[in-house]
Amino acid sequence: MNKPIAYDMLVIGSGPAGQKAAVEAARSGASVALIEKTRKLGGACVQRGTIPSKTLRENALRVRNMRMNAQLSNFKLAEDTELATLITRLNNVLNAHDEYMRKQLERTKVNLIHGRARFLSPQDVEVESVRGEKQTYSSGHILIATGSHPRKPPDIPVDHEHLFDSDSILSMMYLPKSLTVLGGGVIASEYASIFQALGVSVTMIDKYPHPLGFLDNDLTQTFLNDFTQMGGTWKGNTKVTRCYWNGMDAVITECDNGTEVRSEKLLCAAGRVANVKELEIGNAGLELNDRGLIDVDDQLETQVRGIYAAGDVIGPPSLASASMEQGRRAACNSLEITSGLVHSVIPAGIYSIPELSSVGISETHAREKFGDVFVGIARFDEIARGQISGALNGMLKIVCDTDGKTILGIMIVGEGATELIHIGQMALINNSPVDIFVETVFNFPTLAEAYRAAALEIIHQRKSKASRIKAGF
Ligand SMILES: Cc1cc2nc3c(=O)[nH]c(=O)nc-3n(C[C@H](O)[C@H](O)[C@H](O)COP(=O)(O)OP(=O)(O)OC[C@H]3O[C@@H](n4cnc5c(N)ncnc54)[C@H](O)[C@@H]3O)c2cc1C
Ligand SMILES: NC(=O)c1ccc[n+]([C@@H]2O[C@H](COP(=O)([O-])OP(=O)(O)OC[C@H]3O[C@@H](n4cnc5c(N)ncnc54)[C@H](O)[C@@H]3O)[C@@H](O)[C@H]2O)c1
Repeated sequence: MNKPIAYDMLVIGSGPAGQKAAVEAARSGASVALIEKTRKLGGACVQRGTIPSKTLRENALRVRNMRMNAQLSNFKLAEDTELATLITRLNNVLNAHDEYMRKQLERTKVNLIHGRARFLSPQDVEVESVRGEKQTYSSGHILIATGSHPRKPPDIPVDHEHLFDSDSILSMMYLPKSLTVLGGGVIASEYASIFQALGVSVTMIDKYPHPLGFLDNDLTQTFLNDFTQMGGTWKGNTKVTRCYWNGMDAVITECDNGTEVRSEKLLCAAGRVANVKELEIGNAGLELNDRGLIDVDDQLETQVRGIYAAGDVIGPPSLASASMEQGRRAACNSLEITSGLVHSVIPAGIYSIPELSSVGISETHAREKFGDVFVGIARFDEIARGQISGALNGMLKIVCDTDGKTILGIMIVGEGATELIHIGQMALINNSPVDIFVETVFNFPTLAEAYRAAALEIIHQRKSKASRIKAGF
């Protein structure tokens, strides 16, 4: 082992978790090294996930809106549209992000080390550069923030030419005429609806009956209705038995019910796996749990003292938003910096078309847990802004406890859902009664008015329940 270079803190991985951790630690005056194996910073979030997919989505929305405005234009994307033309702004977005992150690291004096990290011991990490040079770094405070990569089911021969995963899907040269999407999770639903909105004929296949099974039924149903209305096909309760490129013109997907789907390309979105193999965590005395993830306690410390983990390597919710906060908190906990209170109420935002978002618990879950809960629904077509913008199929649902006051959850489907949800999140966090949405004046016309409409419905239900009880019914 070469002579180790010591730091107060070592952070492995420059995704949302690692980046925020390194900056937070350095701001407290600690000497920090951030180790990243790829040339670009930002991890899956910036390079292959969140930002690229949302950039394509913006153009898909434009295309869809132009098609919907048939009276104004008879819009159709040209055949063989190059995918690159639909994400022209992506390079600008990525370069701007990369520059911002590099400047922030420079400003906070975080030492950026490019190379692949592996543990030699609980305090020593060896980094191998692309040129094969090796250097050891040591610290009593180490954060593992190495993220995750797409799971490759053994029977799905992803070749990145005909069969893609979420890391490679945007490297397709042309927009295909048809696409099979394996999976009904978040990545599958986002990409399936984005490509369908762009005019690609998409078939989604999953063993579960509905996509996005963790969401409220009304949200899932609206997603499915919109997807099929755009021309997409959903094949639920279906297992894939074989999948291959036929060597000529199609990817063939054979299903357990005897059906076969032919498509020009295929996207496999069958979950993600933690990036831990290269780390050789056994040398640090760490082992993976049975889901292949690193276990942490409520301080984000692993079973080995001084080694923390944050982001996708520790598992759900596996979101960029949560990873950033976990990274910051892990750095603070490790260096014994007071980090303040952070609320555990985390919203989910799914950037499918239509957009879906929820915070708290779903109606089904609330009914199972609390029984006769109150539910208020406001449809965007009943709201002035919904009529004006044409966002007619949106909906906002508030679920309240059996007292008709305590908010348990909020679910929104429709454009702006991922922004609108934060109003409800604030009310939920502050334990505000549902009445706050009626007692507060919002801008008009806005979709936020849906909060008021849904809350009014609950207040009416509450009053009629009280009258029924008073009358002895
Ligand atoms: C298609 C897609 C869309 C998504 N959309 C959203 C969204 O809209 N909203 C949202 O909140 N989340 C979204 N996510 C999830 C989000 O991207 C992840 O939760 C987040 O990136 C996890 O952050 P992380 O810091 O844990 O890891 P990552 O972002 O995966 O970063 C880990 C970094 O560690 C580096 N690394 C790995 N091993 C080593 C090693 N041995 N040595 C050195 N470096 C190493 C990697 O190169 C990488 O840069 C999306 C994900 C995908 C795939
Ligand atoms: N907007 C967002 O917040 C956002 C966007 C994208 C991804 N993410 C994160 O990324 C993570 C991974 O997402 P994901 O969608 O890949 O995983 P997932 O685990 O959510 O969904 C995987 C789906 O694939 C199905 N599946 C597995 N093997 C299959 C097979 N052989 N054939 C057909 N279907 C199969 C499963 O039944 C499951 O429904 C999620 O945890 C999510 O939090 C978040």
